[in-house]
Amino acid sequence: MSDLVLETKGLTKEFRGFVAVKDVNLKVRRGSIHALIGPNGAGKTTVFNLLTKFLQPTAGTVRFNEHDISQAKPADIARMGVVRSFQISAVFPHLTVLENVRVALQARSPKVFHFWRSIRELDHLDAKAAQLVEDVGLGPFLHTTAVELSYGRKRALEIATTLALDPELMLLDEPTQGMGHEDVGRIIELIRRIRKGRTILMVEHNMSVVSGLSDTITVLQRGQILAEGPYETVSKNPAVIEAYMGTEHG
Ligand SMILES: Nc1ncnc2c1ncn2[C@@H]1O[C@H](COP(=O)(O)OP(=O)(O)OP(=O)(O)O)[C@@H](O)[C@H]1O
Repeated sequence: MSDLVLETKGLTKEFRGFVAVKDVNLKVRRGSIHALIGPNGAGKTTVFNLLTKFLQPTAGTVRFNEHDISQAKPADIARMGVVRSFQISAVFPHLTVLENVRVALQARSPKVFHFWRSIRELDHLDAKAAQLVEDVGLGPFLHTTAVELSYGRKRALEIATTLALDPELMLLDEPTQGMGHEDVGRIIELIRRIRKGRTILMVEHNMSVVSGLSDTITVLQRGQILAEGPYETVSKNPAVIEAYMGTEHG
């Protein structure tokens, strides 16, 4: 199997003449934590949307495990193992933590339609669901309804429901956005725990999160790759420093 789990070539997206993403050649190594960073408007979200097929590229290709997924539909690629955290972040507020994860696990099972099934029939999923809840550090909140969780713990629950789909490549969209210091620490720990056996690609603004977790960082600026490499090199790159100067993330 190739060392690369995801590779884009010449990925380009134009919005009525405005080039938001231009000729991006991204290589994501299997098993790595890869961060996509850049100033506001650099094109990070657009790249994520292109990878998860919410947007179709104007030009270029996306390959996942050497399969061309450029023309695939969002549901197809989710089934192939590329899952974005917010895609299923519809956490049901009045279900408990355990019930939320169980519903996500149920959605993964091959039988297509089960909403009419009785809750009791889903009990066999409890053990697996409880394990996932434990994995994201929500063990003590198993029977707490989602609405009662702190913001950071809600994000952890979201991640548990994403993990229920057993993604090979997990795309995390600003996993620590809007979080206080304590929750940020918990999410860093959580990402470390769940990386085992999978690849993580994340958009993240918090540089302590990026530096603490990432094996590789790709810096985007005006839709193009400005720099790439480990934090130590990228953070010393004069072009990167300049790109961040005077921005709120500087
Ligand atoms: N649907 C759209 N139509 C027109 N322009 C768009 C569209 N989506 C994004 N853009 C433009 O493309 C550029 C890149 O936007 P994008 O949201 O990908 O940046 P970003 O790096 O994610 O920024 P941020 O850090 O602020 O979220 C921006 O100039 C934005 O205005």
